[in-house]
Amino acid sequence: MEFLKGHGTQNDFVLLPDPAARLDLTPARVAALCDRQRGIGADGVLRVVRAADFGVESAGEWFMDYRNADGSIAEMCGNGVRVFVRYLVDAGLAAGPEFVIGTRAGDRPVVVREDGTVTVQMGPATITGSSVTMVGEQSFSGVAVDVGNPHLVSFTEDDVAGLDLRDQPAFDGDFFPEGVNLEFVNALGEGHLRMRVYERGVGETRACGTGTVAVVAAAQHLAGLESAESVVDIPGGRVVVTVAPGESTLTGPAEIVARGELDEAWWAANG
Ligand SMILES: N[C@H](CCC[C@H](N)C(=O)O)C(=O)O
Repeated sequence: MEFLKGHGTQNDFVLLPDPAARLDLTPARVAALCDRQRGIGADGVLRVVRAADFGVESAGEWFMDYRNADGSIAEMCGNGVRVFVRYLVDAGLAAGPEFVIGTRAGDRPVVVREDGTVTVQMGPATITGSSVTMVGEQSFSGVAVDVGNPHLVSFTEDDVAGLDLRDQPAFDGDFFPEGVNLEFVNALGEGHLRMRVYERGVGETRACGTGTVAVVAAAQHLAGLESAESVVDIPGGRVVVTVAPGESTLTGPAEIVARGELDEAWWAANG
């Protein structure tokens, strides 16, 4: 069974082509695939299914069935969509530089740019309130943002590089009953942010596409601006985000690293 490995600003994924949606992709298999010792190793899995075969409505032919490394399902993955698009274009499965990808958060129009980067229409980034999080003994007051998936964005004057994100920061489970992605941000100047993230269902990752949209939306909200464009530096690289009322975009790189064959016995034993 074919698999590919790819990443978007070092947020890495196992990609499983499954056009007829026949794979029995259990949470246990996802967790095993993402395990960096007993599996391939990744932050998540991108299963490539035809929307029609997956029983979902989409203006696009292809649906991204995204799973977090712990096996949980999330509504959307911004870095994952770019890698998904790179695969479709390289495999000759997508016509032209502009098309639509189906996701659990809805359809996402994409554009493959001349320089190889991918721009994703990320939909609305909606401020849903404020809440708190704790990293060790340090507490932060954050801005809650819905980008199709939940985020809590905390700005700090201290260099985010100094935060110890080895453990899950505490958060308000009543405010975020489905869990939350936690971003910690330095404002570096007009239209320039630096971010680290502890992702729901994964842990700290080197990048989070929906998270970069959330942090720009939070910065715009706090500045009382109608719209914003920002470069966001994450440990895995740099993306460009725009946020306006009811819409947002994410632009960044996407790389396919490897192609291979999953061992059938391994697949059967890890279900
Ligand atoms: N962990 C996230 C999904 C992946 C988001 C991230 N990898 C991205 O690029 O947007 C969640 O549970 O909502």
